[in-house]
Amino acid sequence: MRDIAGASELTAIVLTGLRKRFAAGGTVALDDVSLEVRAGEIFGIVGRSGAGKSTLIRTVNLLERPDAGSISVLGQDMLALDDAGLRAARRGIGMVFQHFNLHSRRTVAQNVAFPLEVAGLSSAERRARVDEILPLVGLEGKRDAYPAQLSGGQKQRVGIARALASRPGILLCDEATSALDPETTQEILALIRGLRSRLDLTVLLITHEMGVVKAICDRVAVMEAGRIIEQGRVFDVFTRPEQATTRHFVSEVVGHSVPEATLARLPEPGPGEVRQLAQVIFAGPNSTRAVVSEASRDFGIDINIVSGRIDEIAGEPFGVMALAAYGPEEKVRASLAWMRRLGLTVQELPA
Ligand SMILES: Nc1ncnc2c1ncn2[C@@H]1O[C@H](COP(=O)(O)OP(=O)(O)OP(=O)(O)O)[C@@H](O)[C@H]1O
Repeated sequence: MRDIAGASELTAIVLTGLRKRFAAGGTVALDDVSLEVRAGEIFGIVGRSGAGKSTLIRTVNLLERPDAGSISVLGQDMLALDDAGLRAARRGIGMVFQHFNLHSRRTVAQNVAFPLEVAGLSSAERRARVDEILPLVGLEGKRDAYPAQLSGGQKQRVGIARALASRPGILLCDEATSALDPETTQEILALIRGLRSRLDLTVLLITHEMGVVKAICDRVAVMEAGRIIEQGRVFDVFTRPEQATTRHFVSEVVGHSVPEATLARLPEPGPGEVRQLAQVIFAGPNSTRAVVSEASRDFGIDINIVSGRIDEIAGEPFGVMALAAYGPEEKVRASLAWMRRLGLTVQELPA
């Protein structure tokens, strides 16, 4: 597991040893999950359907109570709170949902004001708060519209405004963009990122899309079968994924497939030789080494560069290259092992 040191008094959410099973003998939804989210960061939890993401994020505001473990949010022990304390704590934790969960018979302004009404704010206070928040989500012209008159992206803007109405320090996003098209997804992610800075928010989000993580998160945890199997800075997880599941998620975004037509044009291996395709991710201190020429010289093999491009995460560049190595099998293997020792991520692809 990667280094998660550096977590300090600036930690906004601390989950420790969380366990949850929905029924005796049933699936373990959370299996000893511990996680720290630092103040001001956007932390993503990614995993396949059923991995336990929803259960986990819902423990933060106790929509789901764990069977064991502890939950601290902004220094408060959530499991020690009485009902009134929990209601107050929840006002400090906004939540955005995949399907927006808007009241269809309430206007935009009324939807946004709803949690304030529940919290007992006067109508003048509610109006002031709605006036303050709608421009932040770009909906100042829509206050009297009904949800049915809005696009998906606009509906989610209402959902975000409602989540922020009680001026929370924490924003939980439960697959907030999964019901949106790719362009609208990018707009909503940019909005969340902007609000994080403007309002000093800490954001915890769950998603099954690594693209969301790449676009917006500072750190990420990968969940599988109720456990966190890997976590770290997004750049590190993308460029040096440690677990097979993580590599799979990363490859969805970084992309490693070699087009059939390109494959068909590659030379066949000579007698006694193999052809091994591999994706190599270059990042870190060895990323500028002449790896391909060094490998072919030192191992006496031939390397064809099939494709290559430079990508970036939060302004940090990394290279992704597909190559075809030709030579005696043990030399090809040794060259790929050498690249791994240099700290490059090498994934063998089917030829
Ligand atoms: N209310 C519930 N009652 C019984 N089992 C549940 C309940 N909620 C979740 N589970 C089970 O717990 C496990 C984790 O589910 P969870 O919804 O947290 O996963 P997820 O990663 O969020 O997946 P998805 O994206 O499909 O929601 C699954 O096996 C699920 O069937």
